[in-house]
Amino acid sequence: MAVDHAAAEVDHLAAERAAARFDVEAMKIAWAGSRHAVDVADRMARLVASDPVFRKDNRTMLSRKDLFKDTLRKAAHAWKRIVELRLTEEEASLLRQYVDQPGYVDLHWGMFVPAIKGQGTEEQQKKWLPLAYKFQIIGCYAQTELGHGSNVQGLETTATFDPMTDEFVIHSPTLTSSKWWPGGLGKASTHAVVYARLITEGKDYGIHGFIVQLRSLEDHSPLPGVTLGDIGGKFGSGAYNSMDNGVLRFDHVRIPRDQMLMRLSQVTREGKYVQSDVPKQLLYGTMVYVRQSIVADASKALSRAVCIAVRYSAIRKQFGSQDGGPETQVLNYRTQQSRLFPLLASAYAFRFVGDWLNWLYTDVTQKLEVKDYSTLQEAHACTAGLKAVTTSATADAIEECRKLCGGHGYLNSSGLPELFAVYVPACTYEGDNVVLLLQVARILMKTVSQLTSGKQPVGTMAYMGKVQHLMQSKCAVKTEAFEARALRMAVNCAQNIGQASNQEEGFYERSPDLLEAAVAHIQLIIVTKFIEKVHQDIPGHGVKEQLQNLCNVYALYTLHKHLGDFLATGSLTPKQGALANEQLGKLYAQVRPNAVALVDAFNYTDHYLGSVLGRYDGNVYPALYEEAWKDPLNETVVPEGYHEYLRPLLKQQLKLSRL
Ligand SMILES: CC/C=C\C/C=C\C/C=C\CCCC(=O)SCCNC(=O)CCNC(=O)[C@H](O)C(C)(C)COP(=O)(O)OP(=O)(O)OC[C@H]1O[C@@H](n2cnc3c(N)ncnc32)[C@H](O)[C@@H]1OP(=O)(O)O
Ligand SMILES: Cc1cc2nc3c(=O)[nH]c(=O)nc-3n(C[C@H](O)[C@H](O)[C@H](O)COP(=O)(O)OP(=O)(O)OC[C@H]3O[C@@H](n4cnc5c(N)ncnc54)[C@H](O)[C@@H]3O)c2cc1C
Repeated sequence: MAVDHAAAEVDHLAAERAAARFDVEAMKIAWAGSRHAVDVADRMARLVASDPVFRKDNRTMLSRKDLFKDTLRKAAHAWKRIVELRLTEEEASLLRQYVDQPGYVDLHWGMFVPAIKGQGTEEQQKKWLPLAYKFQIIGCYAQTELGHGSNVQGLETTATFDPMTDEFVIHSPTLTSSKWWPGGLGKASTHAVVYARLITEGKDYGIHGFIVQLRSLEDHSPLPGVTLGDIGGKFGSGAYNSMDNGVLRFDHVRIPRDQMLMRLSQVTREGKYVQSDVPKQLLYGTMVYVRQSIVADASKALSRAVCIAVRYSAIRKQFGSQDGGPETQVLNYRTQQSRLFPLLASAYAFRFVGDWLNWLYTDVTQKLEVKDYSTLQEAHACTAGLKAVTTSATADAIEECRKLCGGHGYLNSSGLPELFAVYVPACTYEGDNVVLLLQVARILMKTVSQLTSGKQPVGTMAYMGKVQHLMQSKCAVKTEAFEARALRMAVNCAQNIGQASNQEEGFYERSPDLLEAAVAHIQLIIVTKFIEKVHQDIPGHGVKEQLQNLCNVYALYTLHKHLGDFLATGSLTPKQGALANEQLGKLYAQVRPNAVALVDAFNYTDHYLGSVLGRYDGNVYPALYEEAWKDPLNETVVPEGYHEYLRPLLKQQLKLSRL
């Protein structure tokens, strides 16, 4: 008798869900942060999923032009719904997230508005923010240039004050000074916050922000002296190609003096440069804000990929059939578990560290308002380091999830190729990950150098104050091993740098080791924040136990992966390393029956997931089969080009064979 495999697969997910040993609804709350957060996210996700304008299953088949137009349409429709339904800021931002198509609105809300809020005076905020809030202007963040991105102090665009007219003259003196990359600049933005070297009274005062109008508000044509366009197609089909990353050149464009963002410093009517009594690093404040939100986004992207891979691994069967019975679910293979469950644990780890980072950012912002700058360095180190570690891990994990789904993972309809292509530039934008980790390393070296002077490190560096203990002990406790590893790696680097002829040379020579020390420090933060989370009161049957398991998986997997560091620094013995690995295997067995329910707790709609492999109902094979027929190549049975290229070839071969 023929077996209906498709029906059997659907039942399989139901069986998986029934086997879970915890309350999924309660886990949804633990993941989202509160009942309210679950409800509002659920409402917005369903609103988007049920609206045909937000359809995205055909996205990878659209031409760049059609894709861009589709993005404009979706953005306009989203705005219309936000206004019609009088959505709150929280709801509107979730709605945009679930629309799930990169576009100019991301930079408008994500960077242009925050830059004005953070660097504009009250008067400037009063003038510009209402226009931005009502979309009477569209803004982008124009910092990076063709020749300089990481080195912000090396930017070349100039803003020269002209006291005769009370204006700044914005100019691109070289090809390499062309603004290059800003999202939304290419085709959509009417305005930009432009970063340029401020020159007044013949002196260069370095990089400052300016609000510059780029396009006419009447017909969208570039203003005189402004040359701009899109920089071209990017990695992958669909993916980040919906975004109009742009190029921009200025030919002596004049703007009024009051369009310099003047919260951090001012230029007077006479052209005098006046520095406010705030740290100049606040110029980088928008980047700090975005870095913390990128950490939150890492858990979203990673959890989507993991959700697809876990559900599909429960459906997919290979080998192991006994007497014609069913084959084995690939999720039951130990190798599949050891590749997949650490990624599941990382999704939870990044979610919780992201929540903590958001708290830290809010706390720093409140302190800044009362001129308390004491936690600025901590905010910079944590946002930079966590952005680097979580995005690199997530990009690698999405690719691993693709492989975990075998051949079908390579199909666009699996959702994984596009997710990877959209996600991978997060390792570069908002600070190249290596450059950011070197920032963390500099702060670590500064902290180590201050230990001898008795200055007690604070915040996430506080553990370094336990230097006497951590440098000597063998570590029995998990967190202590992570602390010892991070501290000893940092101290080793500092000692090696100390032997160089000068500090900078030493830093340069030791930079590969410094990167690893920075990663060790950041992984300690992630582990610590996960442990703090599971020590909280977490309601719901079995929820705390599941999170405890995942926390142990994250910590032990990280330890296993970096065992070399732990052994080389003497933070663990080889025997402890082997025991940790043993324990990890046991933990995977505990995660296994709960795996499908643990990804259900992310509460993603099929629309947001965008994957035939990750469907909630598990109906994978009919969906794959149906999806294939939608490809434009299948619109005709005989392909276009047959008469031109295939037929003559085949006829020629036929003639030859008759000879
Ligand atoms: C909701 C939002 C959603 C998202 C938006 C939507 C979509 C996202 C998609 C794409 C957006 C992408 C946007 C971009 O990419 S914008 C461009 C981003 N560019 C960068 O990130 C450039 C990276 N480079 C830098 O940040 C800096 O150049 C630097 C590497 C940090 C070096 O700076 P520099 O001034 O040369 O100096 P240092 O000598 O290294 O540092 C001096 C001093 O300052 C401290 N410092 C540095 N940065 C900061 C900071 N951000 N905050 C606080 N303090 C900072 C540094 O530690 C040092 O301190 P000392 O005490 O030692 O003096
Ligand atoms: C999709 C996307 C969207 C973007 N959106 C915007 C935007 O909206 N606005 C905007 O202003 N910019 C934007 N950018 C630009 C982005 O911020 C920069 O590309 C990023 O900061 C990296 O800078 P870079 O390109 O100069 O890289 P580079 O610094 O040239 O990096 C090249 C290599 O050099 C290495 N390197 C550089 N410096 C050092 C060092 N000191 N030590 C060791 N190694 C080093 C890097 O690790 C990397 O391997 C975007 C970029 C992308 C890809």
